[in-house]
Amino acid sequence: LVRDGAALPQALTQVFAQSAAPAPTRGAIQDIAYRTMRGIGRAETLLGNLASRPPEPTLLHCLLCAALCLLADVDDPAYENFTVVNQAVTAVSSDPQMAHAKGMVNAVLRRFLRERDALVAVAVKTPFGLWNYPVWWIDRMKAAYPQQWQAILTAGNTAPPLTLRVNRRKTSVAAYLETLASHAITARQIGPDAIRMDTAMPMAQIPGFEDGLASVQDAAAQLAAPLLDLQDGMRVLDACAAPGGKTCHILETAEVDLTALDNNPKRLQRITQNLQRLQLEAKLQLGDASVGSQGDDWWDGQLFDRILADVPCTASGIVRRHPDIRWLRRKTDTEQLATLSAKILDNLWQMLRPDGKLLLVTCSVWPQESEAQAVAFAARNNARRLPAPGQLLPTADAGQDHDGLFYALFQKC
Ligand SMILES: C[S@@+](CC[C@H](N)C(=O)[O-])C[C@H]1O[C@@H](n2cnc3c(N)ncnc32)[C@H](O)[C@@H]1O
Repeated sequence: LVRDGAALPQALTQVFAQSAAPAPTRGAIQDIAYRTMRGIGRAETLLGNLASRPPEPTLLHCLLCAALCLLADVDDPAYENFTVVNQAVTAVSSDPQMAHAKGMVNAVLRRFLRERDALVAVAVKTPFGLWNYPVWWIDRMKAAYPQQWQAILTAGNTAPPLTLRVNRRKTSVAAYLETLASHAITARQIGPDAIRMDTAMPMAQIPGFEDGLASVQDAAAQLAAPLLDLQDGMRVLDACAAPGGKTCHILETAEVDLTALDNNPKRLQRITQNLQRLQLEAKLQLGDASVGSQGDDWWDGQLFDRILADVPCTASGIVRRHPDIRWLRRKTDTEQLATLSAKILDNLWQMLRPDGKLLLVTCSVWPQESEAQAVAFAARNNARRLPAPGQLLPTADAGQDHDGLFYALFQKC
C-alpha cells in the first residue's frame, strides 16, 4: 500500500480493518512495518544481489524485503533468525499467489544468513543501501548540510522516544514524574513541560492520559506555545491546527480566545477529541488559510494578536516518527508546498494586528520551506524578525532529544 502512495498509518488501519489479528500480532505487524520503512533501501539492494530476477508478485518482493530488514538488523534484532525465516516461508506458503516461491524464499533467506557480513558489506557501498533514503534525498541533505548530513540521516533512522507534554493546568512536571515513578516508569524532564520516557508504551497505558494529565508531543513541537508570548485575553489564530497538539499546548499555557483553523474536516475532528480529553475550549473553523483576508471567507474581519502558522510541509524533519515519508515524497513536493505556504503566510499577515506576532513553524529541514521561506516572507511584507530557534536539526541525543522543526517569529511594524 505504501508503494502505491498510502501513508503507513492509514495503510495499517486499512489492513487491520480487514484482519482478525489479536492486539499483540497487530503490534508486531506495526513494528515490522516501521522497521521495514527504515531499512528498505538496504533490503532492496540485498535482494537485488540475492535474487536472479525481481520477485513477482509485488507482495512477494515486499515480504522478502521485510524479512531481510529484520535479518540484517544485527544491532537491534527484533526476532530470532529462525523465527523470521520460518514465518516468511509460512506466509508465502499460505498465499496462493506466492506459494510457488516457497523454495526460493527459503533459499534466499538462508543464503543471506550464511553470507550476511559479505552481502551487507557490498550493499552498504551504495548510498541507497547504506542510508536507506531515496538518492535525491541523500544528495539534497548533503548540499543543504555539508557538515551535519550524516548525523541528520542517522537520527532519521532511529526509533523515536515517547515524549510527553505535561498539562500544567492539571499538574506539574515534578508531580507527574512522581506519578510515573509510582507506576515504576522511569522518565526525565527535557523541556519546560516535556518529559522523555525511557521506554515507549501505548497511549492508553500512560498514567493519567485519559484524565488529561499528559499528551504525546515531541520536545521541539513544544516550543511553539512559549514562543508566541501569550497573555490572557488575547485573540489567537492557530491557522493549520489539526490534530491540535500545539492548539492544546497554547490553551494549557494561557486563557486565550483561540480559533483553530484547518482545511481538512477529518483532521479537524481530531482536534475536538484532544480538546475534550484535556477539557479545553477553542472555536473550530473549517477553512483555507491561504484565503479569507478580504473578509470574503471564513474570517470575521477582527484582527488577531497572535497567529501560529504551522504550515503544510514535506515533514522531512520528522522522518524518525514517520519513516514512510521519505518514500512517499517526490523531489518536486518541496517547491509546491513552499509556494502554498508562502500564500498562506501572506494571507495570514493581513489578519494580524499592528505589533502582533506571527510564528512560522515547519517540520521540515529543507531550507526552501524554512529559512529561505522566512527570509522571503519578511522581505515581501516588511516584517520584523524576532529571536526564535530557526532550524532545529533532529537529534537522538538522550538529554536533548527532538525532531527537526523550524521556527521563525515575526512582528508587524
Ligand atoms: C503540520 S500539520 C499541523 C500540525 C498541528 N499544528 C499540530 O501541532 O498538531 C499541517 C496542517 O495544515 C493543514 N492544512 C494544509 N493546507 C491548509 C490550508 N490551505 N488551510 C488550512 N489548513 C491547511 C493540514 O490539514 C494539516 O492538518
